[in-house]
Amino acid sequence: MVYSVKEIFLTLQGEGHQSGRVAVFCRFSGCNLWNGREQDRSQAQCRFCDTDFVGTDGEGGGRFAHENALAHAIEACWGERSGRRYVVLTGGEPLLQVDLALIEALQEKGFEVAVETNGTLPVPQQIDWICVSPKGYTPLMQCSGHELKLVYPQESPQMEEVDPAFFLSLSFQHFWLQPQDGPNQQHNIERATAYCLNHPEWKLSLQTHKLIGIP
Ligand SMILES: C[S@@+](CC[C@H](N)C(=O)[O-])C[C@H]1O[C@@H](n2cnc3c(N)ncnc32)[C@H](O)[C@@H]1O
Ligand SMILES: Nc1nc2[nH]cc(C(=O)O)c2c(=O)[nH]1
Ligand code: SF4
Ligand SMILES: [Mg+2]
Repeated sequence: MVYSVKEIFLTLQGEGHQSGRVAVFCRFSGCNLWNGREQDRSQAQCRFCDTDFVGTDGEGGGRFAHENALAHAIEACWGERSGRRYVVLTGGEPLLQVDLALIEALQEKGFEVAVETNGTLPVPQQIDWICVSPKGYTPLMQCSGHELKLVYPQESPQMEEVDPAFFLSLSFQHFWLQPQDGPNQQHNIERATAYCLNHPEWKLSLQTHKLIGIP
């Protein structure tokens, strides 16, 4: 399997339950809900993406011909740090490319393996930490996991506002609302805060890496 990776970088997880934890982020190229071209954003299934996942030209990115080559690059990025190694597989949509061979190669190197996914593809059960972030009412293939992180407020492609309550019957340990970043950021923070104040099942996830100016 050849893996196309936009970038590999070390940072602190900025979102959700593992927020504040040092991690290697491996951002895979490509997504099944948007092709990444600005001119096609308004017609895509997911229209608010804050990420460039096109190509392989980012820091540490490239095409990796074997799972061991990619695992080696991720290990090199972790460096000499002690403690439990942690890698977040993201994108783009990582599950277009992540396979059992890669997960096992990373776990053999002592990594706990997390995934950030839009939930439209099944997550291999060997993954250690599953974060699903639904996009509108796009049908979910992955209906369980450790955390569900809903960008809020959010319009479905049919232009109706997505109701967080729709997801509460799914089998997740944590339910997060993450204010949608973009031109209405302040308003969206207020909306998400108000929703959490009135619906105690939900917790607020701020994108803390953006607050402190790290990747
Ligand atoms: C760029 S996505 C990549 C992983 C996967 N494709 C997904 O959507 O979950 C990583 C995380 O950023 C969130 N995200 C994307 N655009 C955002 C925005 N404008 N504001 C807040 N969160 C955003 C996604 O919902 C997801 O939780
Ligand atoms: N620091 C940091 N934390 C993150 N958590 C999820 C991210 C993502 O883009 O998947 C992300 C990211 O891009 N940076
Ligand atoms: S599904 Fe994830 S990577 Fe794809 S466009 Fe939406 S937020 Fe971006
Ligand atoms: Mg991000």
